[in-house]
Parts: sequence; structure tokens; C-alpha cells
Amino acid sequence: MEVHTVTVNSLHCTVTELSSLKASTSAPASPKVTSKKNISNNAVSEATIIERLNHSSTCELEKEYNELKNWHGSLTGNKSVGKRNGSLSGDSSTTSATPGTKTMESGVTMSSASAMASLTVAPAVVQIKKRISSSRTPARKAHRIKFFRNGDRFYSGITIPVSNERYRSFESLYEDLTRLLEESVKIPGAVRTIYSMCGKKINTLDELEDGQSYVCSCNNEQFKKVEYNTGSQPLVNLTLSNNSRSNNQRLAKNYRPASPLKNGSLAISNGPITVCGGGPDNRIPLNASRLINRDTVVHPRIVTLIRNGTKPRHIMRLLLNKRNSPSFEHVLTAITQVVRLDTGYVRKVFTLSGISVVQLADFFGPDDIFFAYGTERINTAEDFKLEAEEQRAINVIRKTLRTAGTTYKGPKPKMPIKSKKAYPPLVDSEEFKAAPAPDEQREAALLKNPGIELDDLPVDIRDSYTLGQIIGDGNFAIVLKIMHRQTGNLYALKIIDKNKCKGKEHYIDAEVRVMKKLDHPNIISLIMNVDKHSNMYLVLEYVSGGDLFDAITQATRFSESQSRIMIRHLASAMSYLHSMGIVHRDIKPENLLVELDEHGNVLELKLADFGLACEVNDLLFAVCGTPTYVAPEILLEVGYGLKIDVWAAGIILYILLCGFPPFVAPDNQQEPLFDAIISGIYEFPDPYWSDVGDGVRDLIANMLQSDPNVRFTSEDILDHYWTMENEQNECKNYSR
Ligand SMILES: Nc1ncnc2c1ncn2[C@@H]1O[C@H](COP(=O)(O)OP(=O)(O)OP(=O)(O)O)[C@@H](O)[C@H]1O
Repeated sequence: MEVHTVTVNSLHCTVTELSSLKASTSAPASPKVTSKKNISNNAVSEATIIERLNHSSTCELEKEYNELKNWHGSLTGNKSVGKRNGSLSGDSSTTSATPGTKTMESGVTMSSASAMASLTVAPAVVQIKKRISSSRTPARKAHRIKFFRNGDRFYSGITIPVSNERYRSFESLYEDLTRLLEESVKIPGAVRTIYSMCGKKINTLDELEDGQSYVCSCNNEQFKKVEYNTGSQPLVNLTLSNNSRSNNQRLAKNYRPASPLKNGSLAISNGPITVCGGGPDNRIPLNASRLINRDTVVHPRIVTLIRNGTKPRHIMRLLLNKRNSPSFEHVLTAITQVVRLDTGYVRKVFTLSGISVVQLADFFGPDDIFFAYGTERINTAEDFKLEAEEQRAINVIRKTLRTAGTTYKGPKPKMPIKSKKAYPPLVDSEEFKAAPAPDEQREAALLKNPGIELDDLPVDIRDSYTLGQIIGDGNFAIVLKIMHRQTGNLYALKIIDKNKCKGKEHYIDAEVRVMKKLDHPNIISLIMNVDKHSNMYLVLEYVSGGDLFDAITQATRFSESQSRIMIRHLASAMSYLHSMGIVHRDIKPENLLVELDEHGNVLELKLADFGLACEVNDLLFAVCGTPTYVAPEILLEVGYGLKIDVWAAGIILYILLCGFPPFVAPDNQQEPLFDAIISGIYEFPDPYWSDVGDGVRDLIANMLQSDPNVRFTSEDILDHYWTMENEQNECKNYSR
């Protein structure tokens, strides 16, 4: 017999429909379908179905259905229940259909596990189904209903189709809901009651309205009126028709309407959607409006949180940005992580004046101080009064807190002092034209100042290279330009003074060990190394444009497109390093070497100086780095890892765009600088930032996240939309 394909739902619905006709039939057990062979050989003919109809009880048919489901490999159960709203089509089948396969329309329902599954059934089933459908009383079309868990504002709910056919009693709906909720959240027992969103008890299936949401309560829990997570609305609400609009407006009476965002756009509140202005023509899809909401509302800002508890209460700050605040629920989660209530999740948030915060925009409006509550009772009279000590703490915060867009009063903050001596780059050819061959006297004179004897130079280096000018002078090393005699190629010779590194020799070993492993276009390559008694000699790839510190001093600040090139190169180098489990630990403009064009534009950037680099096998605790660029977790001594490099790169990106660092202290004093870094509070002050776009601000905010767990990785930097702009124009894709 020819085998055709329809979805398993058709079999299920046939069983369900048949069962509705046969509910009262008691008959001998039907022959069981237990194997693939049975199905394909017998291929469920019309006769078989009718036979079963006459002899099976509902429960037996259901049992057979379950056996089929268990047998069929493709029935792995997609949890999206009622995905196709009862419409059964062959396109979800996994076996190929022969001509004659039919697509069936039906208002019937499907179980969660069967939603995406397929089985082979004879086309006769279609005929039988049609016959049965026409011979029975008209059925109520399945309604798509969303269910939340009582009291859980974070659970996004589950939408299932509900019809009289599917659920012959409330008990069976309870059973299904218990099973489905258990799959995704912890529930204290079986679902026993269903409430409307206003807390009205639902007693019959007919009271469940299509496209609406309800709350499932387990055991005998009272209805909890919280702002349920309506982040994922039932499909029917994606656009507002006149009908759904009236429904929504009716329900909206129970909710505080969201504040209007843009003319005619939908404002999303924690309840049904409300329309702000305009007629039906202003309708826009919900998901689009959600984006408008997030993109227009969210900008990096620091809010102050008062944790509910015994007075004086804990006061803390949290940086909100597009990464941690894409939705209202995400902000609550971020607040939950910061305030750490004894009662767990933060479920209620109020402004200082006691207004309930119900939507994302409320976190980015005029209020920036919020009370955070869990499930505890709110004593409005007492809770919203601040004690003197609390008020003082808030005043201090207010003094230091300047949010984005504020105008910077006072002198422009300065760059820190350069940590290495700068040497003006010489015109390459001139320098070596003067000394094409080895000139011992000249070379000895060159090395005299740093106190190096010419005889100390390793033979390999003396024989192959001509020494040029000193081009760099760090804390532990000097760097000279050298030329390979045979090829005429330029290199840099870094001579590390071991005496200056007494007790820290392992850093030199690590620098060489790490550099030997590396091969990346944005990382200086190590050509050769020679270890001598008093010095370590490294022959390095040479970069002609000097370091980024000097480039910043020259340019004062860079355009977004120039900054983008640099941050891409830096992130590319970091992501390569980090993929090898190596942290640089001293990323700063002095350690970034640049190739410039004749106009001073940066063409290429390369990461240098691996003197503090090391492999990360566990959390690191050594306090090291350079103050302006040091990450808060280093200062807090809580252990750190690869993400400290991302922090430093965030500081550099900020500097590139405005010419000064985000965290500064008067007279470069370290203590207030460290306090500022630990506070995580910085700003994008006008006029320096007035022409800098939101994209790069967002990237910086993500790189300067105080919490390393939330902070971007180097890969995230490369994937950020601002970094990726105009990517085809440059950026080499390089992998190990
Ligand atoms: N490969 C190179 N090409 C061109 N210039 C270089 C190169 N390597 C280093 N320099 C220059 O030399 C300076 C000092 O080099 P480097 O940072 O490696 O020294 P250091 O003593 O390890 O520094 P620190 O003081 O951070 O320990 C750099 O800031 C840079 O200006």
C-alpha cells in the first residue's frame, strides 16, 4: 500500500475526535500498534480506523497514540506548544510526501510533544476525519491562551491551544499545565486554580478568552498580583486589530498605562498593550515597537538602588545599558544581582516618591533612585522616608554622579603622564645611509648611554644587524632600531636589563615564552631572542609610527572611523591572545605601536610589550598594570582573568574619542583615581562627547562594565554593531 505523509497531529486529532464520539463506548481492547513494522505494513487504513473506532475506548486510543509517539524517532518533543495554532500541514513532516498528500485545516489541538512530529498514515484518514467532523456537533475553535505561574514575574509564560475537544474537563487542563510548567519552572505542586490577570477565579473553559493571559496557581496558593512578564505576547496580539484593541483597552483599565514614547507608537507596559495616540492606521507590529522602545529609551546611565531592609538601608549603584537592559525584566534581573535580597528576586521597584516602576522607560526617565523589594510587605508610610544617614549617602552619590549628556564644568581632564620616554622617529633611510656598514665606534657610542658594552651584544646580533637610534625607553628595557645587513629590513632590538628586574626574572621568561607562541598581524612578532648574563635581547618586528600615546598627543582625539580601525585591530589581537588563554595585563597606548600614513592617519595597530603577559589557568591576584587602565577587579583583589584587557581597551577607546580617560583624579593622585574606578562611575561629558554617536558609547559602556561577568569579551567587541560598521573596507580576518 502506498504510504503518505501527514503530521502526527492529524492522527492525534483523529483520535481525539473519534474519542469524542466514542466516549461512552465500552468494547474489547483494540489491536495495538507497537512497532514501525505494524504501521508501515498496515498503514492505518480507513477500515482499521473504523475498526478501532468501534472497539476502542478513548484511553486505549490515547495509549496507542503514546506508543506511536514513543516509537517514532522524530517525536522528540518541541516544547513550543500549539505552534501552528491547530493548522495541520504536511510541511512539518520529516518523510517525503508522495503526490496525493493533503494538507488539512483543522481547529483541533495538539499536545506539546507532538507539535513537530510526523508519522505515516493512509490518506483515508483525511476522508474519515472529514466525515466525522461533519457528523458531530460544531466544536469550539481552539483558543490560544497564555499561562503564567502565580507570583512569578520573570517567567515568560507558556501559550497553548485550549478547546473543549482537547480538554473535556478542567482537571485535564490542570494536568497539562502542571506538566508543562514543570518542564520550565519550579512549581510547588500541581496546578489547582486558574485566575484571570485581575485575580478572578476561572471556573470553566468557556471563560478563557482567545489571546488572553491567565495565572496558574498551585495547591491552594492565593492569587498574587504581580506585574507578569508579558515580554512574549501571544501571536494574536502582534498587531492590533480593532477587535483586539477594544479587548486590550478593556483589560488595560487594570494597569498603569505606559508613558508614550513616540507619536503614534505603541508603548509597552507590563500588561496588555495600550495605544498612545493615533487611530488604527498607527498600528505597528509589537516586536517593532519593542525595538523602538529599547533603542529610544535605553542609554548608559547609573541608577541608585535602595535595598529594602532595616534602616539605614544598603544603597548601591548599577550601570544600566543596552546590554543589561534590553527589557524591563532584564533590568530587574540586573538589580536582583546587585541588591541580593534575602527574599531572592527583586519583584517590585519604586521611585523615591513611591511610584511603582512598571516599564523599561521608567528606569531611564527623570528618576534615578529606586527602592528594590522582593515579596516582602511594603509599608508606604515608612519605607519611602529616608533616614538622615541614607539621605547623606544619596547626597554624596548625587554629587559625584553626572549622567550622560551633562556639560563638563571646569578644565578639560588631562591624559596621564606617559610611562615611557618618547623618541621622535627618524627618517629610516637617512639613519642607516650614514652607517651602511658596522661602525664599532658609532655603535659603542649609541650603547653608552644605556650603559651597555658593545662586547656584551650577542654575536648573532652583532654579525647580522647594524644598530640604529634608540627608539624607546621603558622601565626595564631600551629599544633600538636595527637593520638586517643582508636584507636591509628594519627591526627593533629590545634589551631588557636583568638587574632592573631582580626578583621578577620570571616576567622576562614569561614575556619570551608567550611571544614565541604568538603569530598575529596585530601583535609584534619576536624574530629571535638571546639570553645573556646581564641582559635579555629580543629582536622584534619593527613598527615605524611610534606608539599610540604619542599619536593621541599629536591628534588630541580621533574620529569614530579612525577609532574603529584601532579598536578592531586591538580587539582582534586580544581575541587571539585570549583564545590561547593569555592575558596581556598591560594594555595601554604606550604599548600599542602604530603605522601611520603621510597624513598621520592610523593604518595599523600592533600590540607590544608582553612583559606582564601570562597564561591564565585560574583566577589571578597579582596587582599589576598601569593605574589609568587598571580594572576594578584587580584593585578589589577578588581575582581576575582575561577580561581585565577588555577593560583597558575600553579606557583606550574612550580616550581615542575625547582625548582624556574616563576615570581621572586631581593631580593624578592614585587613591581617588582607584576610588573612581571601583565606583564604576564615569560620564560622556559635553562638549567633548556631543558629536560622538550612541553606538560607540554603547560599546564603551559594555567594555567598562564593573562586573567582569557582564563585561564584553574581546569577541563581543568585534561582533558589536559599531565595530562592524564598514567592515569590508578593512579588517583582516586572521585566525590561528
Ligand atoms: N617593535 C617595536 N617597534 C618600534 N618601537 C618599539 C618596538 N618595541 C618597543 N618600541 C618602543 O619602545 C618603547 C619601550 O618598549 P617596551 O614597552 O617594550 O619597553 P618596556 O621597558 O618593557 O616597557 P615598560 O616600561 O612598560 O616595562 C615603546 O613604548 C615603543 O615606543
